[in-house]
Amino acid sequence: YNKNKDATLVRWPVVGELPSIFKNAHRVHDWCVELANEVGCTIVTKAFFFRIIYTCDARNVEYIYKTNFPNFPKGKHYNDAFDVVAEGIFNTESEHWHAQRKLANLTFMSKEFRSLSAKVAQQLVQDSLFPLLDSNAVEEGSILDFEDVFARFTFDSVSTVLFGTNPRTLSLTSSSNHHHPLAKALDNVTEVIFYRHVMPATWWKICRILMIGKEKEMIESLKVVDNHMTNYIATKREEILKGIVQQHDVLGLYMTSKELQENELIPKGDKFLKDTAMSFLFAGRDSTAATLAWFFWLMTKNPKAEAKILEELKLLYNAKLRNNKVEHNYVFSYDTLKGLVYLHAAICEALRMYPPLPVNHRGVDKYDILPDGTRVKPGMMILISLYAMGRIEGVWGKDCLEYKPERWIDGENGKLSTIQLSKLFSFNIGPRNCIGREMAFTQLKVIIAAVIFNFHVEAVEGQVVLPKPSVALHMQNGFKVRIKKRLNFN
Ligand code: HEM
Repeated sequence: YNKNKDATLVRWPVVGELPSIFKNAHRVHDWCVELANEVGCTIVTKAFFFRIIYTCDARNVEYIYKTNFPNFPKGKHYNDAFDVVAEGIFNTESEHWHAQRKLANLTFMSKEFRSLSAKVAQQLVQDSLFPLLDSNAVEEGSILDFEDVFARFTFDSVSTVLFGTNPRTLSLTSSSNHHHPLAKALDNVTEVIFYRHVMPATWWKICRILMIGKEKEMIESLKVVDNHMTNYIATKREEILKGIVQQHDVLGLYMTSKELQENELIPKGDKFLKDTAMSFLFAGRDSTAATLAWFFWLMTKNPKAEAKILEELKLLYNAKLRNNKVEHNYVFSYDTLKGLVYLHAAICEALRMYPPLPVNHRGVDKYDILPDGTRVKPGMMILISLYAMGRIEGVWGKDCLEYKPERWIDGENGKLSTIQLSKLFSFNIGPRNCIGREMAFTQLKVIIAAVIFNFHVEAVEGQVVLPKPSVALHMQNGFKVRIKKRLNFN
């Protein structure tokens, strides 16, 4: 046992590492980095009879996600905590997951869906984000919480892409829209899911039976979510019957899918559609919003990187688009942004330092040995810190805590470095990687380019911006900014 009580990790008889875990719970992600740099990349923790493996060793992670993927399902702990989307893609395994993944791939990779996701981002920037930023830029002393702005933006964009309906929570006119009942209910559900991860399973399950505490909130929030999903599905069904579906949103594509009708492994009925829609809302909203908030925070800390992005955008604007004629509030289309190297590198660098889903879970099916020699057995829980993986000195170098988009660019040919790109784990790797990656990059590039080209974002001085312990990497106190309009590219 480590007798030094100030050590990064202290092992006690019987309770094992539990006291250290409680002591560091409020700063769990940075503690994972310290563990990796000071104790080791893989730690087997032992409390009572329960064992958890914590790892951020890339060799282990590759083995778990790719090489021996079938042996590492999500696991019972995860399946229980996410029982609210029991039939959705997040919570299925083996051949049932395969069938759903195929259906999701057909949808997300379709040309229609990709063009919809780009169109929706561009439209929302023009109709909702620009008016909000403009009004803040002219109002002296006005302060915006950028984290909240992006949470609202991505709720609107993901809802439009999923259901074909824009809830307009980013609208300037109605402040009550900021607290859309579905957005609020989803926030509550995510919070309870996080709570389920940190409380002993027997405790929260008893609370669920007794309908008390956080579990009571969960039941109430789920009713709100269910009502919204029922309405979205009913409306879509009517549109399909009347033949008036105008765009290729996910719900419409699923409800008219031949694959869904013919594949026996995919559940039929509204419960599946609801769980699927809720999983996609969870997956798409918070992750993209968190990336944007951290990205702009990094921009305020790294003006040189911001200047380089602006330079790249100016070149694009002048060379291909407008020949020096500056247009008011210009939105770049995704097609024109696709090839920009520095913009892509800047986003990868933000995702490395602030992966929006910082921790991942896996269970163990059969006895196995991980590449670093760690033995695992059935029923164990493996926790993978994607946050620590992006900050290990041995992998990223001594400057690993610095924001440097240049590290993603090959110094010889000026292109994105494939070696570096293979080290980005923020979307996971292997067969169960993020299906919304392309959609996320599309939205990120359109929004970032539009904001940087037309506005300058300043962080309100004196605020402390830190990650919050939660399922998605939110900020503890939001991110307060002042907006300035750029005039003539200055
Ligand atoms: C910056 C944005 C995003 C990041 C960093 C991200 C990251 C991830 C990660 C780490 C996983 C693996 C989770 C696990 O295995 O436990 C995942 C899975 C998934 N993501 Fe994303 N995601 C992002 C955006 C999106 C968007 C916009 C969508 C679509 C609306 C989406 C849909 C999904 C789905 C459906 C899965 C489950 C895939 C499966 O289990 O086969 N994601 N994402």
